[in-house]
Order: sequence, then structure tokens, then C-alpha cells
Amino acid sequence: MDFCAKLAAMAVKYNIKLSDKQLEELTCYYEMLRDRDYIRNAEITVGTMIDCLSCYDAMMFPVGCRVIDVAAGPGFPGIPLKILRPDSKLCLLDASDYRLEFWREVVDQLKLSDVTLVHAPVEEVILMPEHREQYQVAVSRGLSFSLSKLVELCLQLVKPDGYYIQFEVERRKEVPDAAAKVAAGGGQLVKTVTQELEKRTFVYVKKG
Ligand SMILES: C[S@@+](CC[C@H](N)C(=O)[O-])C[C@H]1O[C@@H](n2cnc3c(N)ncnc32)[C@H](O)[C@@H]1O
Repeated sequence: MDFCAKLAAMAVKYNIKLSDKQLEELTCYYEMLRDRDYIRNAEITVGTMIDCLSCYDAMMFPVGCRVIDVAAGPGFPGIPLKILRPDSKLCLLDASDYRLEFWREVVDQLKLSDVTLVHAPVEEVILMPEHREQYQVAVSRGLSFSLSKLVELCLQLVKPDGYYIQFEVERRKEVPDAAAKVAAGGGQLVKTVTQELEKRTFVYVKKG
């Protein structure tokens, strides 16, 4: 089975609704990652795409919402979420500039509109008026700060009624204590959702 067919099958299994156009765009993104040697194999990337898309909660993403991916690396989960919700306005942020050119290519190739690219550490971006408290949703996957530190930093990017979604891996073992850790970072735990495919728990945090 090719990448697109595998992704389509997994999306059905995990109840993620993708149009043919979205499947094509995710496949094109996969091919660009593969051509840059950013990924090891198609199987793993299907898992990564499903992981990224699984955090989506329609209630937290109003029409035209501004979303920031903190420490996006090659674009996970920001680019899959932008493909899922093309009306959203995405900011990809990373401290390292080594992905900027790649992000630009993806944006051009997929003709993605309303995407902003920021090369700076999150600690600096939270102080910039054009980013501070400007987003409906902040997401972060793979940034190795403690859960309370991530909540403290990322909520500063979120509007008063916004949300932060953190991708937690099982080995970090922060989830059983998530409510206390989220509160220590200044947030309110909305829910945690565990996704079996990548042994992942999404921690949903509301500001305030
Ligand atoms: C393990 S990668 C995760 C990338 C991507 N989110 C993913 O899931 O594949 C961690 C990323 O965090 C970025 N990073 C590390 N410290 C950062 C900081 N203080 N602010 C913003 N990005 C940071 C790194 O440059 C790297 O791209």
C-alpha cells in the first residue's frame, strides 16, 4: 500500500475525516519530508501525521482561528493541522533556522495561505506584541521542557479565552499529575486524551 492509501486507512480507523484533497496535500508534504531525508519511513510518518491530527478538537478551533506551533521542527503538528483546517491562520515557530527554507517550500508547494514563519526561541517570542496573547490555540510537540514550564510559556501566546495543547509522551510520566502541573504553570486542565497509536496523551489547557 502506498503512503496515501495507508494514511487514508489509518484516518478512518482513528475517526479523522480527510477529503481527497487533504490526503493529496498530506502525501505531498510526506514526499517533501522524505526527499529532504527528514523521515525514516512511510510507516512512521503515517503514525506521526495521525498523531498530529488526533489532537484536533473542533470546539477549540473556531473559524479563522490563529494557531501557533511552538518548536515546530519540520512542521509537526502545525502543517497537518493547517491542511485539516485551511481557514486557520498558522504561525510556525522554532528556535533553529534550519527548517525555515523547508517551511517556505512547503507553503509554496501546497499554496498554503496565512502562514507566518518565525525563527526565535519561544522565550523571546512571548515578549513580542505581535505574538503575545494573539492566538486562539498554541500547540507544542517534542519540546523538552517540563509540563508546567511549557504551560507557563505557551499560555503567554494565547488569548484570554484560548487553549494550549501539549503532546505528552508516556515516558515523561507527567500525565498522572497533569492538573497540578498545569495549575503550577498558570493554566486550567480541561482534559487529557490518550491516543494509543503513538502512546501519546494530549493535555488540553485553558488559559485562566
Ligand atoms: C524534538 S524537535 C520537535 C519538532 C516537532 N515539533 C516534531 O514534533 O517533530 C524539538 C524542536 O524544538 C526546537 N526548540 C528547542 N528549544 C526551543 C525554544 N526555546 N524555542 C523554540 N523552539 C525550540 C528545536 O529547534 C527543535 O526543532
